[in-house]
Amino acid sequence: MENSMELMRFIFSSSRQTFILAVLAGIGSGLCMVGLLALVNQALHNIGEVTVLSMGLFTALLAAMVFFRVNSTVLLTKLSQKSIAEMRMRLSKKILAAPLKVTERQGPHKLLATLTDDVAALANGIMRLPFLFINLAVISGCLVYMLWLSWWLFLLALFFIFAGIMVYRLPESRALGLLNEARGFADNLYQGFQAICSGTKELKIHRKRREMFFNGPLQEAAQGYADKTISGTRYYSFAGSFGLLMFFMIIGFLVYLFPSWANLDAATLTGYVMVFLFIQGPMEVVVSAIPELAKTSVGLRKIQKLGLDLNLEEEGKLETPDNVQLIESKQWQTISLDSVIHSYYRELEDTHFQLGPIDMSINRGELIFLIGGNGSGKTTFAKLLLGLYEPESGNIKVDDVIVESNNLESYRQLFSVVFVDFFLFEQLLGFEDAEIDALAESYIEKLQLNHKVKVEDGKLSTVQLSQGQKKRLALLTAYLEDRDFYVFDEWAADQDPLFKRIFYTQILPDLKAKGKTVLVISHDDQYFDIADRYIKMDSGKAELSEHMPEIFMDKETA
Ligand SMILES: Nc1ncnc2c1ncn2[C@@H]1O[C@H](COP(=O)(O)OP(=O)(O)OP(=O)(O)O)[C@@H](O)[C@H]1O
Repeated sequence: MENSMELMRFIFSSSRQTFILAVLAGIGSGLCMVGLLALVNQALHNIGEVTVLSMGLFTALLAAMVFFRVNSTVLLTKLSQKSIAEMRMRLSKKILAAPLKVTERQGPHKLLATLTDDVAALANGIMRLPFLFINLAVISGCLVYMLWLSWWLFLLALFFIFAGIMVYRLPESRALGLLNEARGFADNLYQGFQAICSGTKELKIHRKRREMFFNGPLQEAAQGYADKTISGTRYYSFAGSFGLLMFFMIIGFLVYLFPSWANLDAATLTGYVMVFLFIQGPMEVVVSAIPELAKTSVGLRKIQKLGLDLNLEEEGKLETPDNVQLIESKQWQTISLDSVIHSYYRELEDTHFQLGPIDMSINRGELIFLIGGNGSGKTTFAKLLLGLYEPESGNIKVDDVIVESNNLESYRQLFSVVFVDFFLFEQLLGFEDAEIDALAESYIEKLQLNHKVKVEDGKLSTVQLSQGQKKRLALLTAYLEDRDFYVFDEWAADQDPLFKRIFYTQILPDLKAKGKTVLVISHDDQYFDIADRYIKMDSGKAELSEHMPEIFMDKETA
């Protein structure tokens, strides 16, 4: 019950008026249906005495029932679809608004499982609600009719129905637990799917690896999901069938035993039998909706566990206009880090990596190389500098302004970055310039891709390119952004020697000549001499120097 309450609160918040109207229409249709039942029962007992009035009433109720039913369904479907669409948008925004550290810790497979499985479960539950309401209205109407026929029989029937519901609830909690366990397998399943998509080549080339992959965690997750869902549904179906059994038991009592015990008139008896036969359909809809609603609540809880509470309006926090003012000025001279620390901790592996404490200042217009061994903390440093990770302690300052949550968004707008694991959007997003096509084409020529890629209406003609070519397109986006500060994370690693040379001897000096500040993470020591300064990273400790680190000088002179 509390599951459906949560769900209803969610829909209710989307549009109160429509919701009330739709529920009223549902109740209207239920009442009409019961009126029709009463008329039929009356007609059955007065065969040959049918009046024009009762026929007119029958037709009017029929028309009203269709009218209410159609309107209730349409209104509730509109409402539920609107809340599903809103929820999808809201969740996507929440994921982007959450701290990078949080989303990285969850991993893409968990986010994907939520965006697909949990959202689908929620959507399914929401879509069932209209029918649930209409059928609940029919059941309520039937109860009213039974009360009108005979109050003591009604109390008896009510007792049986409540007893049925209580018995039904016993296996329900077990079933919900099983569905929860099933959902637990979905994360592993999506991890497997992700491996299939990203590791297609590696799996195709090695039969044994592929077999072990399929027979291992993927099979386990797929089977586990199926087994738990089957067991959970079995409990529900057992409970549901028990409910049906109760109905037929009541009908059996009414038909075989009651007439001899109690002095029941025929109209009341047939009225009850008709209602009990009729009510089964709506009851089944309501009962079968319960496991779906349970899955919905499992989904809701999963979404909330990810820290993505759907009722919080946090996603707007980063977009308030006040924030965009603070560090907008292009007049900054220095970005400094004061005792900045960031650490990773992986509970499962019990490993710990700490970057910092870092104290350093980067001046506007400098070309700085960030160098160091694999895993020394270069990318982590870049994410901190870019404001993608918030420092655990210490702070980042732009001149005298401390970067905090209320100006973080505007701070990030100072930077353009190409990461090692960059993502290339086909559409050149975020540009309002009408001349963007021509500008992009000119840069494409500079990047020697004009024979491969065209730009039309701000869209790249293709992104099906080699890794090195794709990286050049990522650089194109950075060029177009025309920000103050450029960060390149091993950008040249996939470039041919000729273009690598162009990058270090033309592109980087060009950016510097334009007054841009550039941080280059690089292992290409033959070009280190073009830098103004160097940050050497070693096991999370950073050292800023005007001189090339000795290890590379030795190599050059050797
Ligand atoms: N998302 C993460 N969660 C936990 N630990 C991480 C995460 N990203 C990096 N690390 C750890 O932090 C350390 C620094 O990683 P980082 O990516 O900053 O190194 P890097 O100097 O850029 O290395 P490379 O030259 O190989 O790119 C590594 O030991 C790594 O295992």
